Amino acid sequence: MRVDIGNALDRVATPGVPEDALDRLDDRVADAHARIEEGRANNEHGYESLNLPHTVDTDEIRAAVEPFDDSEYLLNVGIGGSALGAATLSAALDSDVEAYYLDNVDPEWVESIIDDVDLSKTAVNVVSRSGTTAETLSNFLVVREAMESAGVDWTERTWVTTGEAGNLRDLADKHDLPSLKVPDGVPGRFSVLSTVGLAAAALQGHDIDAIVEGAAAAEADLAPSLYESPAYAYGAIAYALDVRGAGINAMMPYEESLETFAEWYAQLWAESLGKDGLGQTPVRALGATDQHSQLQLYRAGPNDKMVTLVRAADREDTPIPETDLEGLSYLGGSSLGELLDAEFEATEASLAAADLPNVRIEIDSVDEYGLGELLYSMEAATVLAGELYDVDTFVQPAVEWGKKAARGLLGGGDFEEADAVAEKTTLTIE
Ligand SMILES: O=P(O)(O)OC[C@H]1O[C@H](O)[C@H](O)[C@@H](O)[C@@H]1O
Repeated sequence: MRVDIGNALDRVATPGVPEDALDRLDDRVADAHARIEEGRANNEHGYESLNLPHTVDTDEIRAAVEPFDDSEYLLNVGIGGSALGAATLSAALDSDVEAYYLDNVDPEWVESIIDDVDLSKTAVNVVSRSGTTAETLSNFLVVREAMESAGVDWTERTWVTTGEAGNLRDLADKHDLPSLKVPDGVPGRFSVLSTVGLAAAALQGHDIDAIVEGAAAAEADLAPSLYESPAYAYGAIAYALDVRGAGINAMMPYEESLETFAEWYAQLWAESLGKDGLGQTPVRALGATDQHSQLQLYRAGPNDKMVTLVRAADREDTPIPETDLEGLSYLGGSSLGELLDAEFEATEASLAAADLPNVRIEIDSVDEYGLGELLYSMEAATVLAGELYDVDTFVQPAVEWGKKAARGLLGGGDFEEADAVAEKTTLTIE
């Protein structure tokens, strides 16, 4: 993986980072790297995620999904970190097994997905690290009932991915369901390279060893200097731009297959770094599509943003047929891939010409290896940024408040947070 931070320097962009400031920041990167290595060596909560290329057992994962290898569909019932990593891999890689991610409880949408699949040919992966998430458990109950109504033995078509204890672990024990364990020290948003992300990929026939190899290559690139480690270069430059005013980071892959990657990244970056009044807001965008919508704001709106452009160096291509339409003749003989690359470079240049910071991330190709490298690198970048911000990267206390309020409203206990709902200030205009 390559990261080009040239367009984030202050001689190109405002906000931008002076080279001497980057050198000073590099001393802090060395300290942060030492802290990260210590956390990894001691298997500390969260830091342990960066050890997954060595600790994940891909044979165990393949064995767990093997009983479901007749499946034509996968229903992954999980939310947040229990969905987005696996969904990123599913979206990026082709498979004959069609995967659906039930990561919301919008009733019409859930019902439409259940209607779309043949439940007798569907494998259900119920994923919840905590085993208590209301959305996931509710969706599972709905899926289970749909299977029963369709005369499908749900216990034959379901496996569970969860922690050591909790409602879901109890359910797995009670019905003797196959189960995979979420490693204790791995928070959901850092779990794509564990059982959580890789089981769905294995069921879909992807080479999960190659994903792990790509991650291991990125791990081998971690070094005590941002100039030697692409992952740290990204984490450090995003941090340095944020503290200079680029409080928004638009993640803009130029690969349709990486659109979900931007969603995964958004959770990783937002939940890990958004605390103590700090953090940079991730925004999801897609090239070239969003050049024709959001780019106007990125280039001509307030200069409070950085744009991260992601692409693969190699991809399968489609030629653009010759045309006798005069105004379009320049396109004939070219290809869609060449057009996409031209758009990528044009956008990069157009942002730089407007003094706006942007960073280029490039992988060789969107395949198992490239994805492993990209996902691991972004996790390492996030952990590094957490050290630089000096926040507790691996917790998400702010999310809990709303969960308690919702639970209180549903009669799931006495939570003072639920009272705030009744006390809402209204000023309704009809
Ligand atoms: O895997 P689970 O325990 O069900 O959690 C699913 C998700 O929900 C929570 O609200 C957290 O904020 C996320 O970090 C987590 O990934």
